[in-house]
Amino acid sequence: METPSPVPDEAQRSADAPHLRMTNIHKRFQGVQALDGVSLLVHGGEIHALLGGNGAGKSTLLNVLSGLVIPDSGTIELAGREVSIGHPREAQAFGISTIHQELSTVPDLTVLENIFLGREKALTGKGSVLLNRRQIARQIQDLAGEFGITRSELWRPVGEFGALKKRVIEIVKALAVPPKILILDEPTSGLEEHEKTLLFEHMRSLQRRGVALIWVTHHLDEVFGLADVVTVMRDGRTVARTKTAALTRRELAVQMFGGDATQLMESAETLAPSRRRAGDQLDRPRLRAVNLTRPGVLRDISFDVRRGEILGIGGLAGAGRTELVRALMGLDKLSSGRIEIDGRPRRIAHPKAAYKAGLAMVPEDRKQLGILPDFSVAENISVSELGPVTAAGVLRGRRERALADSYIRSLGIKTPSPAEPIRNLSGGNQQKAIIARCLNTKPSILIFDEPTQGIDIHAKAEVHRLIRDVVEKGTSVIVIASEFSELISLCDRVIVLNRGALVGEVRDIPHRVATEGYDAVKHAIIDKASRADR
Ligand SMILES: Nc1ncnc2c1ncn2[C@@H]1O[C@H](COP(=O)(O)OP(=O)(O)OP(=O)(O)O)[C@@H](O)[C@H]1O
Repeated sequence: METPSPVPDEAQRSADAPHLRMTNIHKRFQGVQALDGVSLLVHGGEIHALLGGNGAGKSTLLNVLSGLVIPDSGTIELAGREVSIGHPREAQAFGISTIHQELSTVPDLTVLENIFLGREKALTGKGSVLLNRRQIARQIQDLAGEFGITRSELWRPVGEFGALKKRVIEIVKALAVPPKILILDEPTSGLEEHEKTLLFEHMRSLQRRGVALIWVTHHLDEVFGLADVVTVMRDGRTVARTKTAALTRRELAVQMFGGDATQLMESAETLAPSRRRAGDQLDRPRLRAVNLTRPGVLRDISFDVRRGEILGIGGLAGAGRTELVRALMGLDKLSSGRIEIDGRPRRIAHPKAAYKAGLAMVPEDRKQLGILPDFSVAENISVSELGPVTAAGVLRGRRERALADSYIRSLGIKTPSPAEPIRNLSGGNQQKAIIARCLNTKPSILIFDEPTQGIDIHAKAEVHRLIRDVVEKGTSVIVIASEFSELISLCDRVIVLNRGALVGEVRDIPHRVATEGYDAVKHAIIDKASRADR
C-alpha cells in the first residue's frame, strides 16, 4: 500500500487502468453491516451514477473514498495502484474532491476562507494564506460569479447565508481546484433549475477533461440525461453495474427496490393529485394570513389555506418561501400582519405558540432544526406527541416503541432498531423519521419545507401517500418544493412568491393538469415566479 505522497504519477499509470477500482469493501458500524463486499469501478471521463434506496450504503462507500471512514477490509486502487486513504487530507492529495450531501462548510469562516481551507498551495502554488487571499479571490471570482456569488460575498462569513447558498459555495469549492475524481453526493438538493443546469454543464466539462465523476442522486430522470454508467447498491452490496443507455427507468427501479416496491411508485406517478372534495368544508379557511410583513423579506402577504387542502408555495430561491413559513411558525418576527386559525386571531411569537395553535413543520434544514441527534429514532418520532422523553415511564416507552414501529414499517425507515441513535441513520432515513414525527402530531395545519429532499423515489411515493391520507382526514397541508413537478403532483393550489411578495396563484391544479396538460401548469407557475418586473 502507498501513502498519498507523492500523487500517483502519470508516467506510472497503465494507460487503460481505471481511475478508481474499489474491491470487496466491507464496513460494519455497531450492529449494522453498512458495506458488505461492495465493488465500484470508474473510468476517467466518465459520469458514473451511484444509486440505491435510503440506507443502501452509498454515503458510507463514498466516505471510505474520501478518507472519512476507514473500511474493515477491501482494496482501493487509483489509476492501477493500490492506496490507503486514512484521512480527508490524503484523499485531497490524491485529487479526490467531494461535494457532500450534508453541508460541510465552516460557518465562521468567510466564503473565500472556506474555498481555500487546506488548499492554499493547490490554489496559489504557495503556502501563505495571508499573502494570497486577494490572488485566490481574483482566481475564483469568475467561477463564483457564474454560481451567483458576488465579489463582496466572497469576504462574508458563510454563516450569514442560507442552506441553498451554502450548497453553491460547496460546489464552487469543489470545482476551484479541478480534481481527478469528483464525488457528488446529492449535489442538486434544493438547487433551482438554472443552478442545476449550470452544475450539470460543469460536470460535463470536467468529464471532457478526463475527470472521473461519481454522482449520487435520487433523481432518476437526471441520471438518464447525464450518466454514462450506473452502479446500483442495495443493502450494502453492489447489485448491478450497467451502461445507462442499456437501461430503462423501470429496470433501474427494480434493481434498487425489487419488483413489488416499484408498483407503488408507478401508481403514485400516475395518480392524479388528491380528489378529496369534502363539500363545503373545503371552502372554510383553516388558516388565514393577512398582510404579513417583515421588512426586506416579506411584503404584505395575504392568503388562506382551507380544510382538506394541499397548498403549495412556489417561487425561486430568495423569493421568501421559507421565510414565510418560518414566520407562520413563530421562528421569525413579523413587523405587521395577523394570523387567524379557524377564524380566531392568534399571536404566534414562538414555535411553542405555533404548536399550540395546531401548526407543525418539517423544516428544510433537518440538521439545524429537525433531529435531536443524541436521541433514539423512536424518541425523535414521538417527542412531539408524548412530551419530554426524560419523564418516560413504562407505558410511554411501550407506546413510543409501537408508534415508532408503525412508522418505521410504513415509511421503510432503515434502522437496526427504534432505539438506535438517529445520528447513525443515513440522511434520507433521518428525513423520513422527521416526517413521521410531524405526521404523528396530527396537527390541523402541517407545513413541509422541501419534504422529500434526499429521500429515495420509493419513500417519496410513500410520503406523498401519507400526506394525502392526513389531508383526507381534514388536515390542511402547506408544501414548499423547489421541484415544480412535486408541487404539481401534490398540490390543489399553488401561490407564487417573487422577491418577498405574493405575485399570483394557480388554482385547481388537478383539473388544469387534466385539461391543459402538465407543461402548461408548470409554465404558469414559472412565469409568475420568474417575472423580473416586481
Ligand atoms: N456512523 C454510523 N453508525 C451506525 N450506523 C451507520 C453509521 N453510518 C451509517 N450507518 C448505517 O449504514 C447504513 C448505510 O448508510 P448510508 O448513509 O451509507 O446510506 P445511503 O445509501 O447513503 O442512504 P441515503 O440515500 O439515505 O443517504 C445505514 O443503515 C445507516 O444507518
